[in-house]
Amino acid sequence: MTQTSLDAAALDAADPLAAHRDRFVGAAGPVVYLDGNSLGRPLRSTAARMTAFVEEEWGGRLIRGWDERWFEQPLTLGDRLAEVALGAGPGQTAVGDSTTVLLYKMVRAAVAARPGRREIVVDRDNFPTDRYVVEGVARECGLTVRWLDVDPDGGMTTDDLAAVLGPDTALVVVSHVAYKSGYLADVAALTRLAHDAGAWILVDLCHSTGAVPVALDAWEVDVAVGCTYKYLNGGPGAPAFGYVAARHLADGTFAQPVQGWMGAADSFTMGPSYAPATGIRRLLSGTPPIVGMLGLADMVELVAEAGIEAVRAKSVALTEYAIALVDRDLPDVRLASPRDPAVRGGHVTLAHPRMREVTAVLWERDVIPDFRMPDGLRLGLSPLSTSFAEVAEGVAAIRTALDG
Ligand SMILES: Cc1ncc(COP(=O)(O)O)c(C=O)c1O
Ligand SMILES: Nc1c(O)cccc1C(=O)C[C@H](N)C(=O)O
Repeated sequence: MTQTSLDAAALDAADPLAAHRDRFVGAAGPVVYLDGNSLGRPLRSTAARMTAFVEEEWGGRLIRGWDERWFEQPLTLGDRLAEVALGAGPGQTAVGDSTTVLLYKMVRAAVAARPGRREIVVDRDNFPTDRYVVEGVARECGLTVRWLDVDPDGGMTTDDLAAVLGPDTALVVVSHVAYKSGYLADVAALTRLAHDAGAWILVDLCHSTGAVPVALDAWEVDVAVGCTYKYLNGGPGAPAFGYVAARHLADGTFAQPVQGWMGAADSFTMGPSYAPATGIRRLLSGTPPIVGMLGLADMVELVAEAGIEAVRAKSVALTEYAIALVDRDLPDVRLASPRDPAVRGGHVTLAHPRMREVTAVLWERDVIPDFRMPDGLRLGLSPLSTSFAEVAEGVAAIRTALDG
């Protein structure tokens, strides 16, 4: 980057998405928020939508709401999310549960679909919940976890995966964007490798959905999950989403273990035993969290309006800017994320032995990054709500804290 391109005000003035920032609560300051990949800011429209929901839809329609809209809402919102941000056709995505619970359902379903195969591949740097679920299912089903060591400042490459795949592999579990390093995995290539070995792939999209374009259908991914409280701004505890490829729904291979009435063939027949619904409804278990879908629905429409490619362009510009400032002002800090934007998602991690204490100091000063073990300060740059000025203030605050 040239010197002039390090001018935050000029970059904000030239940002075609800058006007969207006004739509978020608090984006005008004073908090410098650099943790949108743990919890996105709320949209202003969400407050009005929540009030209207309580007064009109819930308060007015009462139980009729289920017949009128809520029963289908996990699937209609899933379809819209799929269209806007997942590169997936209709009928394959449902909203509900937490990411962790959906991971459990997906891992169980995937290993059941590959009978006789004994191994689940997952990398040691994947998010804890992914690793813990895999460990739990392996124990429950008498399988083995094949742990993959990957570059901690990167993530799972095709070479890493090719080295461990074999006739015993049932499933590969990978994050599209690694939660610590921000490494952006080549999911299309990893999927081809897994399929060549006869395995399924499960992709965790928590850190990419809403910031990085995803093409689940084109990549031929088998199953995927993701959360909606990061770049989809659904709010704390907003429900996750799950995707199951149409081919696995059509041939009935997909069977998840939490058999509940909302995923049954006819919920209101209330019959003596469970028969799964056809299609993606079979991913559901109990009553879906309709209230939790309100904020997310607003943000999906904003991503549609902005366009996911434009969102990605801003995301790349923000992370490039952060790295350029780090190179100039923080020579004592190690970039623990890929330098190449083609293999980097929406966040950047900076390593230094004092980052835990630096993060605590920054939080006291209303500058909010995240700390991730062992020594990483993570800048999560939410493309529609983060300004270049915030990035500049954040990096300057790190310098001050390190010097203090
Ligand atoms: C990659 C990844 N998977 C899963 C989760 C979380 O799962 P849950 O939404 O169930 O807390 C996170 C972050 O919280 C994450 O970064
Ligand atoms: N999901 C979170 C939560 O419920 C509380 C605090 C933080 C989080 C996070 O999102 C952590 C995040 N997935 C991460 O990558 O670190």
